[in-house]
Amino acid sequence: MMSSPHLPLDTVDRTLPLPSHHKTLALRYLTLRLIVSLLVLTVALIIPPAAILTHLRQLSGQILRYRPFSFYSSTRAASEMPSPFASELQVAQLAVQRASILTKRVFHEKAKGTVDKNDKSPVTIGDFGAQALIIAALQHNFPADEIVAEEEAAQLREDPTLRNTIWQLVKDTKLEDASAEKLLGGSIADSDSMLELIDLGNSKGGANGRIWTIDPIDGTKGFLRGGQYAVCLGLMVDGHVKVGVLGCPNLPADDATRLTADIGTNQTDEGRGVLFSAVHSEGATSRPLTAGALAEPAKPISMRPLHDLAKATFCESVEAGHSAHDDQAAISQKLGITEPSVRMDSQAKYGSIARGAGDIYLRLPVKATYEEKIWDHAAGDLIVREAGGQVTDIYGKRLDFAVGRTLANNKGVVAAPAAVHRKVLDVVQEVLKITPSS
Ligand SMILES: Nc1ncnc2c1ncn2[C@@H]1O[C@H](COP(=O)(O)O)[C@@H](OP(=O)(O)O)[C@H]1O
Repeated sequence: MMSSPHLPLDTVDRTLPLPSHHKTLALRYLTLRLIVSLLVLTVALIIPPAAILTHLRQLSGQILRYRPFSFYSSTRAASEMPSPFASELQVAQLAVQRASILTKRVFHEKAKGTVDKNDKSPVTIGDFGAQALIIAALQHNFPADEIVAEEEAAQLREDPTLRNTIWQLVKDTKLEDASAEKLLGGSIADSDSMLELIDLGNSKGGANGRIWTIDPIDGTKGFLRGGQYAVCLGLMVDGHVKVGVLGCPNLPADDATRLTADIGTNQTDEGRGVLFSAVHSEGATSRPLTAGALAEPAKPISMRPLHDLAKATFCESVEAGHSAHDDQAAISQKLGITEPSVRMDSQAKYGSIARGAGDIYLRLPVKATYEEKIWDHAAGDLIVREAGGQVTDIYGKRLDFAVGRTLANNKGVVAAPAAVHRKVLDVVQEVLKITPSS
């Protein structure tokens, strides 16, 4: 009987002898299968199945995370799934890095040695310049996203001299790494485009969609005196902060440096500059804010475990008009803290407690009507929470970034390691005479 390709398999006569070259092929095939089976058995005996799975996950993660940039360095362990915000984090870090370079130039060229501390023009130049550079990077990479930023360009449209001064700085400020600069979209086309970019920061904020929030120079007084200030950028998705980046050019680069009063007043840049970052559910990191964009690897940071509240270092604003120093001193005393508070400007306070250089940050309201701005807190709130801290207002409510440009639903800020936050909050409420119903 002839076998036919159209016949069902079980109708083929298997008793027919095979041609000799078919026999050789069959033999080779069986030998190969035997070798493969032996190999699989050996591998299975030596390496436990879980390890094989982990290896496969690592391999797929590495392939998915591959970026053709030499400076790219993720802080997530290779065994984890790829971050859903990897490119947002990378762009945010580079944008803050580039804007920080501009602010440092402004300080050295326009502010250092300023005799009249009431002359706010260096702040204005730095604020507008840094905002333009950050928005240019966001607009290039995420053109559909909204932006809530502190500044608007109306003042520059009326002042051509100021506008030109800022434009000269903006067009000349670049990252050293050409591929990183390219990722951010390179230079802004002209000064008109710069003004348009600045005005893109006019979103009303809210609970829907992707909204970036920018404070180009937080801590303007600190910036002017060569002390602490921060370049701040956060991404909110549906009202929740997902990515936070803080460039702190005047903080010591070394995470282990304990806080002392406003470290770094008018010193050189040597050994200073930190870039703090956090992604929701992925932890917080720091790396030196060096000129080589993201050249240094990011290190995970965490708050210091506090076994004895009396040994805590607590920090607060330098400005008595921004937080109630007297109430904060009373709370510190009730907690048994003997060391004086560390006063520093800007969200550098959030970064400092997140890396364990300090422990508690209190910002108790001075004016009942003041509403904190979301750009003054978004990045810092996430960085502290991702480093093992808790951040609430004086009523114990999480900061609510979903209600517009201000934290209209909150009053004040209480940030502390999660394990002791409740105890700190109890004392805050005792001193402020807040009852659970108030
Ligand atoms: N009455 C007030 N209470 C709380 N914060 C205030 C305030 N008046 C201004 N601020 C904010 O405090 C920020 C500085 O915070 P800090 O005191 O921690 O350094 C300022 O940001 P800018 O410096 O960007 O203007 C400003 O937005």
